[in-house]
Amino acid sequence: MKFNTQLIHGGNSEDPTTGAVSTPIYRSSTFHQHVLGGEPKWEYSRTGNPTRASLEKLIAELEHGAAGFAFASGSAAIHATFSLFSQGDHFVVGSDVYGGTFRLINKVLKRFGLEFTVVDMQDLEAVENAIQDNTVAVYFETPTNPLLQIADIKAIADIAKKHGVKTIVDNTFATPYNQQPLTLGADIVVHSATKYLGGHSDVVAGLAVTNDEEIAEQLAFLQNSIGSTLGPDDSWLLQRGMKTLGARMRVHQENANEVINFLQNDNHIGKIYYPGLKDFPGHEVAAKQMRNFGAMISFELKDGLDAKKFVESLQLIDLAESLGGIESLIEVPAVMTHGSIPREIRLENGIKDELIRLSVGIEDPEDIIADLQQALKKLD
Ligand SMILES: Cc1ncc(COP(=O)(O)O)c(C=O)c1O
Ligand SMILES: N[C@@H](CCSC[C@H](N)C(=O)O)C(=O)O
Repeated sequence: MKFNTQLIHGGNSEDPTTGAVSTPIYRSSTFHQHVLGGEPKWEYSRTGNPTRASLEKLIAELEHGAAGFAFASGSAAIHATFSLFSQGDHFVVGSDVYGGTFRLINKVLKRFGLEFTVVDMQDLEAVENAIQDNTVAVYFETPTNPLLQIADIKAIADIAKKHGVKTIVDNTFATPYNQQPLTLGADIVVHSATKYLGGHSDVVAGLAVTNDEEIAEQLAFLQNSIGSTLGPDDSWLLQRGMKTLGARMRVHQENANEVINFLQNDNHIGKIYYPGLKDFPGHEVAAKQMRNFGAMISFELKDGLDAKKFVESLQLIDLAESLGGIESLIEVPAVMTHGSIPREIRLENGIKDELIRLSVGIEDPEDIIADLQQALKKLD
């Protein structure tokens, strides 16, 4: 089955009891057991729920994994994934990661004895040099949030394998439509499904997928033990959103191409961060490992122009945290999504105070561009 067909017919596409073509919402905390001490398929909804199972089967299929796991948020999926490891284990982690992941690592996981070395994942030599005797995994995003940096998944997974280390990729920005890390050698993929997968800014959810049966068994255990599972209503809503992922991504991409063209030709705009640009550092790797470059664009205004005035002047594009929804969203990472990273570290990693991040939606592109244009004019 090809990708778009899988989106629609994947998971449990037909309910076994009624034949319903849309997976029913099994809103039941527990399930009747016919035999005492038997091994019922369903026992308790934290352990397993048929609606959630359909979603989990679908994401496993889309990412070419053996098993998928749905969580109450992307952060919960990342937390459960790091919980596979133990005190004293060391990780090589990308320098540009979502601010909440930085916070989870520094304020939570370090307290439990996990150790981290932060590395620019674009530098393969630095990645290999950072691997120590106690390194257990390499963790990174590609494209990254918010600088859209590209890491070579296959090259990093090859280095990791050589050292007996696992590769974990946050595939939120690309989605399985544009990139499938497990097919490039990664062991685990995580998602903030709150973003493109859900696609409508109406659900907070996370997913983890692995192609390794042993990791799958451990993740199932951790999902049940930690208990940060996705409820049946949100599981249904997420799977409903995912059915149109391919259709949405095509429009997101067309619109992003038009917006990039506009930004490149507007004299208020300074540096643009977008892997689709031929002179962007990660362009060639992105072209090799991604179907297309996606619809996340970061940029700076020319020196002296007021980023705050610009984002507050927009009338159609929402000034809001999050991304990947049908509506265009804009934000200033230093103040919003990456505010939990101390300023000096943020600046060191290249996230300037004035950096603007735009998630291009699927509105008519003329309207998105007209809004950008009118807000930029206010800076004259
Ligand atoms: C790349 C990335 N990973 C993980 C997360 C965490 O996801 P969630 O907000 O669903 O917890 C986010 C955003 O929140 C993100 O942008
Ligand atoms: N205030 C939230 C930040 C949410 S950021 C959401 C998303 N990852 C994005 O990058 O837009 C927090 O403190 O967690």
